Amino acid sequence: MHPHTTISPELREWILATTRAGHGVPEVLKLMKEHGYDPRQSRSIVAEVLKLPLAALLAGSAKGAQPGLRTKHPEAPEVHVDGHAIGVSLSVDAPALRILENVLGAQECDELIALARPRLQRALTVDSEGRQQVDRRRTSEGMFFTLNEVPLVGRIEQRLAALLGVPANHGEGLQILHYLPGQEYEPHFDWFDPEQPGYEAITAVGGQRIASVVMYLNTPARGGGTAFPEPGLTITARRGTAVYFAYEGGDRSSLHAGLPVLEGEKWIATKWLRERPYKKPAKA
Ligand SMILES: O=C(O)CCC(=O)C(=O)O
Ligand SMILES: [Fe+2]
Repeated sequence: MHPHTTISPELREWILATTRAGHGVPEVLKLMKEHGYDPRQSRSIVAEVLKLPLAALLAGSAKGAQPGLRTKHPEAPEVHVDGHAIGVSLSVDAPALRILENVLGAQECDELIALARPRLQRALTVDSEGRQQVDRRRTSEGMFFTLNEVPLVGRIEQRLAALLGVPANHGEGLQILHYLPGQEYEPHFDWFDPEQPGYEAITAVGGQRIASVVMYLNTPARGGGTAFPEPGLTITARRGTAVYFAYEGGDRSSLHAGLPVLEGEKWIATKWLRERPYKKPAKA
């Protein structure tokens, strides 16, 4: 049990507004310290307001690491970037999540599918040692584009950078996944676990992941939504729509799953963002 702290409405609103504006938890804690708050008390307050486990805040403050960038959450009702009016049709605080409408045009979705189709392979995940591995939790097929590999990919990367206020070079290469009936992606976190032995290696370049954007390239006939069990939310996969969610390492509210496709197929493009510029390590 930790002691109950009373948090003033002004402080609560300031913490929410500061993180919405793209400042990370380490920065919020630093500002609070400068204003005379006791660091331990600040951590409990921030954890409570953002509904994060205390452990998530401790992970971020370890080893005097330089605070990295954080994404700015797109604000309702809509954001204009790159000639697109991107609608924000749902906002959730824990996890920090937005449903984004019209992120991609129909033709862009079709082009991404056509470019990816001949390059599909059984999808891989990063294991605890930082190696790419076939993962039985993810039964789909996938491929990665390199950063700015073709003009269409570069344009989408620039659009997301403008939308989220984080430069495109913080992104991992765009990943395309293809699911057939029965295929799914079981519940998981996108952040890397600081407790795992491979954490240092995985985050040596680019640091921790800070946010994910899952863009739906088609509308599966049935099933294939993205579920967030903590808020009890299922996003419908619809062509051109995306779900954006942001997290700190250790944020358990960001648990999510690609639900099984029941009929038809499902295509998505996923962009993971890092707190620092990311370059794919050279192959050994
Ligand atoms: O397929 C989905 O809906 C979710 C995909 C996902 O979680 C990911 O690519 O990290
Ligand atoms: Fe994921």
